[in-house]
Amino acid sequence: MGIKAVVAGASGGIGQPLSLLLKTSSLISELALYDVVNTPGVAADLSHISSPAKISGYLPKDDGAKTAFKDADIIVIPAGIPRKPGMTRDDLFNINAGIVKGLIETIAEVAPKAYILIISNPVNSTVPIAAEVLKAKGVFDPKRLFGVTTLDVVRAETFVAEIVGESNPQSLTIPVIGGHSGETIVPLFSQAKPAVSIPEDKYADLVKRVQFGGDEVVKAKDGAGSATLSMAYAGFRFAEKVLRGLKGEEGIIEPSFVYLPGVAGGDVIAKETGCDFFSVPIQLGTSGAEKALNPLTGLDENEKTLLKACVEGLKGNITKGVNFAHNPPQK
Ligand SMILES: NC(=O)C1=CN([C@@H]2O[C@H](COP(=O)(O)OP(=O)(O)OC[C@H]3O[C@@H](n4cnc5c(N)ncnc54)[C@H](O)[C@@H]3O)[C@@H](O)[C@H]2O)C=CC1
Ligand SMILES: O=C([O-])CC(=O)C(=O)O
Repeated sequence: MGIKAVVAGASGGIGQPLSLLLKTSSLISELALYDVVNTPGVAADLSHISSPAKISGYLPKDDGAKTAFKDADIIVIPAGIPRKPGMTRDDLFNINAGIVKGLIETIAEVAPKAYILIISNPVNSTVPIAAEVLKAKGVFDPKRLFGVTTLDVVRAETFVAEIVGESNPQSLTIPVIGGHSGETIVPLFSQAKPAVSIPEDKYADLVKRVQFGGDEVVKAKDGAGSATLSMAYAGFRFAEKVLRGLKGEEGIIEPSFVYLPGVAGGDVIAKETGCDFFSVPIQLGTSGAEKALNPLTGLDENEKTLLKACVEGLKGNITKGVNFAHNPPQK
């Protein structure tokens, strides 16, 4: 079976390197690039790469979004504005909420079976918006909708490796749960595999660095945007895992921000946290998010405190997204 992948927001800081990585993947046979600007050029450039994926670029004119998305198997969405110093992810809501809503409406119409991976911030709200739009159109399958939180996992691997002296950060598996902004990000070092020992005097700073790693990049870029290259890596890593699961590979697990009541095993986590949307380790398989693995048993005292702060912030972000989907501001 050939796989058609789409990047929406393909000309941007994340979109371009993400499209490059997807173009090189042997799992993809067709790659469609959609953006409101520059996709013909990005597509022409990538088309010279001698990998199998057939590439095409679309702009809004001539129903470009519909043609790009039509019958896609997987759609990755990094469309929307990024932060500047001094902004929170929630400050992006007013613009990005409408962008994501519009894209999902088109997807619901022309690619209702697509696996949708949302990168656009604030993820804590844009994923609930997407779910509500898909529900309203009668095509919501919670196993196919993912908020991409992989960058938090990638950061946790990197920063923990620095502290424990592990030369290959990728050999570490560290669950990061909750949401994708500040205190809603909860790294679970106690569940690292192989086990790691974080010196007590380094724990608080390490947690903060994972939670606010995005700010570190925003500050360093000094007005020129937020993480793009590390996000492209993280988005590609997650997309490949979804595709490998679809192809029948077993044992693939990666945290993602999903609608818990719709994923096997998710109900109990939703009850315990009071949040219907939450990032937890997800077992990926031939139908997408096959199982939510419960990370809440065995949290240590520090992690219980982090979880409390996470849930307080996350609930409001989710409600804001749901409300927007039902009552978008009139233009
Ligand atoms: N989930 C995560 O871990 C992360 C999320 N992000 C988020 O990803 C988003 C994109 O970031 P960047 O690529 O740095 O921004 P960017 O501004 O470089 O690129 C965004 C692209 O989206 C396009 N776009 C705008 N409206 C569109 C529409 N209606 N349809 C299609 N394309 C549209 C723009 O033309 C632009 O090319 C931001 O919201 C950012 O906050 C960034 C890093 C990590
Ligand atoms: O910080 C930002 O705005 C972009 C982002 O989500 C991240 O780097 O984690």
